[in-house]
Amino acid sequence: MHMADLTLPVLDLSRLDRGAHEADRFRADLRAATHDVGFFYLTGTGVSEDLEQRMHRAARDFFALPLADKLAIENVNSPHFRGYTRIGGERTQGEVDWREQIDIGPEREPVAGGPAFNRLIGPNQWPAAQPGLRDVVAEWHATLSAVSRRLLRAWAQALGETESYFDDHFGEPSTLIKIVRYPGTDQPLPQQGVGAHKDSGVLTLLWVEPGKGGLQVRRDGQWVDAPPVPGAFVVNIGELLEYATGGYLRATDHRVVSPVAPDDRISIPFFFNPALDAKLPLIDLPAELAAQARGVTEDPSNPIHSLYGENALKSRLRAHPDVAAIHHPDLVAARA
Ligand SMILES: O=C(O)CCC(=O)C(=O)O
Ligand SMILES: [Fe+2]
Repeated sequence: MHMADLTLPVLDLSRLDRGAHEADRFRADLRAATHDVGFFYLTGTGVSEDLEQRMHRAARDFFALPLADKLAIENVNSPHFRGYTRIGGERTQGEVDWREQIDIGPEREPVAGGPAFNRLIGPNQWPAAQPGLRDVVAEWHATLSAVSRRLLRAWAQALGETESYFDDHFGEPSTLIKIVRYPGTDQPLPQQGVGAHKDSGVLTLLWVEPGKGGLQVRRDGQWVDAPPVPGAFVVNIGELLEYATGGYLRATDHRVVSPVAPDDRISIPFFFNPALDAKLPLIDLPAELAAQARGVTEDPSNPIHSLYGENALKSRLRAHPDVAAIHHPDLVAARA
């Protein structure tokens, strides 16, 4: 594919290493891309092809396990929404998503009491049948966390804050790695791989299996295709960054249309978000940027909370009603 045909901007992170002038221009482009579209391709991340291939292989190996091995770590075992979600086990906008996935967060001891969002804290479930998964995920986590921090420092400066703004307010990040497989379908109409949504946090770095389309991004009311670009991550911002910038930066709706059988598609979204109890203060934008802030998108069915834990809990309860019903009936009742 020709880069000029792409509907999203392409940004090269390695421009940050090419002197002060080039770094400034990168930051201005980053700001513009996330003000206008909210989605872009990121190249020059330094993530090695070798690591990408090992992560890709691990994802394929996981989904190729016998169903019983995957169900041994099903997310309904976990009050913390960790582990394997079977095909059709997840919802977006109340509709079933046609995908299977494993959700992996920070490895912690459960926390008793405190705010309800503390229930998201706890251990992961790892497949006994695939002992190598944990190490490659740890490497992926460390590498993508470093890329995320570089990007956030660039945004902070581009928004008139000190470079360490997000580092200072994030606390220990709540990361989430999803390893996802979208099975092909034979339906004549496009099927919902994952329904239209905005990500609930700050920043998402998405790795997509080479050659696999299906991701679509809403631009000016139209769905446009965002096919994978070799060596690039698809990056988007979430509701919390829109919120913290008074709508100057945009969280954008996106969805995945199912592949046509017998094809399928693997993707690995990495969500980089603040600690659950972190509250991102509103960024005091320079006047010329503040004048272009649109205000935060108001959706009564989807309130945005400035406390990240509230936002994360909202999206987990909504996406996994079965886990919610088994482990958190009190929260479900309180929200009904
Ligand atoms: O699989 C993809 O390409 C996107 C997935 C996504 O948007 C999500 O899980 O939030
Ligand atoms: Fe998403």
